[in-house]
Amino acid sequence: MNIIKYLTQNEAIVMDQLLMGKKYAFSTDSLMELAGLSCASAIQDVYPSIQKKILTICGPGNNGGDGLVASRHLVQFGYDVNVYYPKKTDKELYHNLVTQCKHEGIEFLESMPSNYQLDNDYGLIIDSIFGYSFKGDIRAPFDTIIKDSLCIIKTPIASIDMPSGWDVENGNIRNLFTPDLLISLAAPKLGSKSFKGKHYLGGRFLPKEFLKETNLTIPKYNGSNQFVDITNLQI
Ligand SMILES: NC(=O)C1=CN([C@@H]2O[C@H](COP(=O)(O)OP(=O)(O)OC[C@H]3O[C@@H](n4cnc5c(N)ncnc54)[C@H](O)[C@@H]3O)[C@@H](O)[C@H]2O)[C@@H](O)CC1
Ligand SMILES: [K+]
Repeated sequence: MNIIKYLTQNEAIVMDQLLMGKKYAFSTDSLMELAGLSCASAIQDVYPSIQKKILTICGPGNNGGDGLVASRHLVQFGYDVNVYYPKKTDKELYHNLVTQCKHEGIEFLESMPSNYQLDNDYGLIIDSIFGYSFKGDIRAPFDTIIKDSLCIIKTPIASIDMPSGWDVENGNIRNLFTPDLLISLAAPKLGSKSFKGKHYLGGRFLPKEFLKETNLTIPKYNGSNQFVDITNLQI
């Protein structure tokens, strides 16, 4: 039985709006905190010891915010994390996340490291560039980051919610990189159906009534885990 429901782009957007509306009353900050914590926990589960640094590449939206939160938690878990955040969003939430990261000692890079540096100085790249709202051709500066770096390097990549640049519903139609690990949030998106690598689900925050109302089925999380491995659950 396929117990996983894959979301269209519109379903993902509508579900988020419902969660943050009057009825379910979540805030972006609280969902992002849980999403980011689940990503850090999943990464810790898959890569329990990384000798080199981690680089988180953040995009301008909430996917980038998840990356900032995950970075902060990963430092708490003992990892050494750098962040590259080329298009910073001028909103209080993002200013606060950057401040929080800086107080963890996270270094914010001024420019994208070379591919040589990515392969030699970093043990993992976290791709938090685009999530479910990505559409159209990839615009600068993320086009070169994705095509000239992420598609070339050998260092493993962990993507948050969607591999950046993949079509949210049709997958890797641009023939871009395939991450080593994908952490889908709340529920996987249709475009991840063709992904064959390690696939975790995070974002353990959907209320029971919400699942009933939306007819959404998600796998069972064990104990207090913030993630569930869904690699072998997909059809
Ligand atoms: N309920 C959930 O599932 C939650 C989702 N969250 C995260 O929020 C994400 C969605 O966030 P957003 O709606 O802010 O959107 P995204 O973070 O997916 O991306 C939107 C940003 O990317 C830009 N963009 C879109 N297409 C582009 C292109 N072709 N070239 C260049 N830039 C482009 C947009 O202008 C916008 O600034 C999810 O994927 C997930 O990571 C969490 O933060 C909270 C809870
Ligand atoms: K991503």
